[in-house]
Amino acid sequence: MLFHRKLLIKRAVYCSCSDGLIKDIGPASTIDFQYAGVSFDKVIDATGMCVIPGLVDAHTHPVWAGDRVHEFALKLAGATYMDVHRAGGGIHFTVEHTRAALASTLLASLIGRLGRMQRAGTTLVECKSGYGLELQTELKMLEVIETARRTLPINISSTYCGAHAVPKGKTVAEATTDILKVQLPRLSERMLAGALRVDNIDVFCEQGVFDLSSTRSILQAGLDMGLNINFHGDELHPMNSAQLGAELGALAISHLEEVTDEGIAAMATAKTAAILLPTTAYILRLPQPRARDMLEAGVIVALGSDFNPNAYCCSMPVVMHLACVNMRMSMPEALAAATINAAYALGRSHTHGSLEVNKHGDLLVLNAPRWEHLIYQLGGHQELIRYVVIRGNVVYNNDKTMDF
Ligand SMILES: N=CN[C@@H](CCC(=O)O)C(=O)O
Ligand SMILES: [Zn+2]
Repeated sequence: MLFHRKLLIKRAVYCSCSDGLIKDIGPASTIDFQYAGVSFDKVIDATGMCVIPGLVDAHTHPVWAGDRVHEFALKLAGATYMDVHRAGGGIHFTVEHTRAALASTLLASLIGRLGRMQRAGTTLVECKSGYGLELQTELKMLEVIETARRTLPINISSTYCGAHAVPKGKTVAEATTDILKVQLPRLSERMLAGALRVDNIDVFCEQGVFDLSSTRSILQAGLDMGLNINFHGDELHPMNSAQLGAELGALAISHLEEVTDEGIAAMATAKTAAILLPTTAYILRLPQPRARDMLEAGVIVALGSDFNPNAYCCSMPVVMHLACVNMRMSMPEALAAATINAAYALGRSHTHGSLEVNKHGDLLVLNAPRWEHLIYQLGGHQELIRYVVIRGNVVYNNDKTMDF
């Protein structure tokens, strides 16, 4: 009897038609023998190639209008991130342009950016709001993310980041009250009505932005609404963000360039993941996050591109390369950080981040004899990623001679 199934990657994996989950995985001999004579919608012969899990990008800011290429020049000339921010640029510049932009314009640019990420191997991506800093624009951004989540194949974890900066004309206390009394209640209504799905809450906990006590109250309010805590901490100054996150049961904290030993120990005990962002330290010439100390202390280390107008990078292979060279991670550590650990940081490690039976059929077929080429070849992913597969569907085919 002939069975009809969705996708067989010869020598590796087979995904089911009905739900796009991995139904079988194993050595070439077993898979080839077991499914000989079975009919599939698509068959990929991966002989001589590598099959790895789809990459997971645990930290991005992909919804915004107005680039900041002019600020890149200022920073190259010596201005710091906070010099630009205090002068009314940085996040404030982007807020001004994003408030003025139509949702349709934001959606079109988001689709383009997510397409670039997908072609670079990302199959699950965290997407933040945070360039509105008031109810209307924060909701506009979250709705744009929601539309992308419902219509594109790429998996999205959505994050409310209304505390990304203190809006011009407001104090920290006023901004915190607006978030607690205006933005979060409205967000909760929209979520309960089924109009929006939001997974995480984020705050930029930093000197001159949100202090520890306002960060605590915003994160706690998000937690009470059922959101996962996943926030920016200890980036430019040691703020005891790591200890706060561990105490609140945060799923993840990002940046951590300035984390202390106590913070590292607290995160290891609480199983709070560290999302390290090699592009930020590289572009801003910051001290590198202490990946080795974290790994040795048993912290779950994940990676993110930090795609935003300050760090314009859509490529997790480049991020893994920087993590290996600048943060001294090994290539297997970087791959784990960009797959299963990043999925953990997003609360998705039971369904994403590794090739296992009953997980999502999200994977990459690499045109290389060893998977390490994806990290070793700096900026070379365009030549290496042959197929990107999400839920058993080929969403990107880099073989110009074949038509899927
Ligand atoms: N540090 C705060 N937020 C972003 C930068 C956002 C921006 O500059 O627009 C980050 O993660 O690097
Ligand atoms: Zn960020």
